[in-house]
Amino acid sequence: MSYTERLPRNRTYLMCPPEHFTVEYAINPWMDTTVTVDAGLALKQWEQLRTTLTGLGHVVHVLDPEPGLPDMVYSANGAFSVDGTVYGARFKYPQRTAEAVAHQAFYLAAESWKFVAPEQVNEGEGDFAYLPGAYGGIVLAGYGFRTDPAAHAEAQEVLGRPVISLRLVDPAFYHLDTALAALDDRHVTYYPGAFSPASQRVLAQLFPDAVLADREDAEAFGLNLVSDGRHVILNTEAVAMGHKVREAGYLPVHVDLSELKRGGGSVKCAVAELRA
Ligand SMILES: CN(C)C(=N)NCCC[C@H](N)C(=O)O
Repeated sequence: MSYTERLPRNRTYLMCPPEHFTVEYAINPWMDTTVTVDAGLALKQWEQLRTTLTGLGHVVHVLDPEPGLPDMVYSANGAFSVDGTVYGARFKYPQRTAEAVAHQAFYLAAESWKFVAPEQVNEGEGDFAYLPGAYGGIVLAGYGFRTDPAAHAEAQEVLGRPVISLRLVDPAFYHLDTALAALDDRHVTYYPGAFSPASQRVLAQLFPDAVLADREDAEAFGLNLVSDGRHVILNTEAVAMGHKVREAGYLPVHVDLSELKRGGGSVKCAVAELRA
């Protein structure tokens, strides 16, 4: 299938500008506190990502950044929404705890959302992905480094969708969204080596037609992508991954997010999808 036959679906996203972005603590293997981040460049690259999404016709809401929360730019970690219900985040590391409060305030201010505060540790869309067209609507959920597996059961109760637990085994791919992405409502791409052998079997059973990525793709943050069903927005460095998604019939759109990679994230981490 060519990308011209694929129908994009208009999306609504939430992003947070990296106005206070630094790497001043290290909570994942990509963070190196001895390297200085170019804050100006980070902001420019973020703006480029935002205009790429709006240029494709999507709506982007902006969350106010807060001083002292350098990771707030990774807005995908702040919550997980499905059909108007929001399962709030509860961060594993204290450095990020307050971000959940800012996200909660955003949803409560809009009033139309049903916000549910979590009891279990979970990092929002970092570890949860929703596929509305697969098996009537399923949630894929990662655990092993950040999100507690107990949060998977909690999310299932809150959202009323089957949640498939997948165990992540490689610290370089500490969130589900570094190792797996939805290409559209029912197709995924993933790097098998990031998952336990049993979870690899689960993925192969559920998604026999998945686009398989390799370690190099994952290290280039090529799986940390955002797709509207036709356009696949991914990091510039992820050249080979761009070819793979094109071969699968999607249109790759590369955006340079070199500075955000220093904090351990890329396109997907910086973009939360709001599913009303
Ligand atoms: C899965 N990724 C890559 C994300 N969704 N978020 C990035 C979070 C980065 C932050 N320094 C942290 O380690 O929490």
